[in-house]
Amino acid sequence: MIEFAQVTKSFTQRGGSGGGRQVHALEKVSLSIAEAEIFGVVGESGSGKSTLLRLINALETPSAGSVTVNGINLASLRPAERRAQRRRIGMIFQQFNLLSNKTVAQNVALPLSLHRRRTAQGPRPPRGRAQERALQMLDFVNMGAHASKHPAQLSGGEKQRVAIARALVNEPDILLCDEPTSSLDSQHTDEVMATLLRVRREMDTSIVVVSHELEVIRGACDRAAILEAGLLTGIVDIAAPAERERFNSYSERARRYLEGETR
Ligand SMILES: Nc1ncnc2c1ncn2[C@@H]1O[C@H](COP(=O)(O)OP(=O)(O)OP(=O)(O)O)[C@@H](O)[C@H]1O
Repeated sequence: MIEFAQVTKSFTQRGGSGGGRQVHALEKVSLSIAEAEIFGVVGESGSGKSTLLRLINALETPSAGSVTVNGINLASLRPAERRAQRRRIGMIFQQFNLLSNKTVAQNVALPLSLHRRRTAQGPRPPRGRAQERALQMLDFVNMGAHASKHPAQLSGGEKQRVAIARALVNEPDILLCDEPTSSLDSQHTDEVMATLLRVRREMDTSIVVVSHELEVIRGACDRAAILEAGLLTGIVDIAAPAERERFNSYSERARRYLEGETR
């Protein structure tokens, strides 16, 4: 489904003296993520997690190596094909990114109406169908009763479930989640993660979850990649007891780091 082969992504960072410094956000990363897998990505700040997500939805291109999604090397796509490919991928964020002046149902329908405007030919979903589809997705995330509210009237967990409905409205094969529960309390975190588990179970969506919350990764993911300073230092099979031990030992190091960082 998603294949990284020896992927390096470098950026040139401008120094004060005018000279550019090369930073390897990712270095020779190889991994593959299966259909209907929930795959975690953990690592300290600056370890390359966001870069990895941005490579999957073709917002970045590799400096070396290749990223393949459904057998297609993303570097081979022309701009229009790249946009079409991006529609096959949904994304949710820590801050939900809902439009405050639109209702919940309008937020969820938005990707469909954007699609209608951008598509020159081919099937265009009629406006009524878009509304119907948005309501179906809201029912799926148990938010059907809130369709005509505005985002400000919802709790954080409810906003994230609306964001999930919006990310799924185009029926993507892949859902990318960037710190999906980092601004939620534990009850809302559980609700959001239960929703993601349902998405995988009922839609066979591959889900990639970047999170610094190790409990979230441990609780929901099948496997998790550990990134340290751009290097993939391990892929842990969370379900296997021996491997779990490895994740726990990483967790200890990471927890110490995160606690040190936030104090
Ligand atoms: N557009 C860019 N230009 C220059 N450097 C960049 C760019 N994007 C990322 N980097 C650098 O690449 C490295 C990895 O960044 P990335 O955002 O992928 O890390 P991260 O693990 O997601 O961090 P965080 O948890 O803080 O979001 C960092 O050193 C960052 O400064």
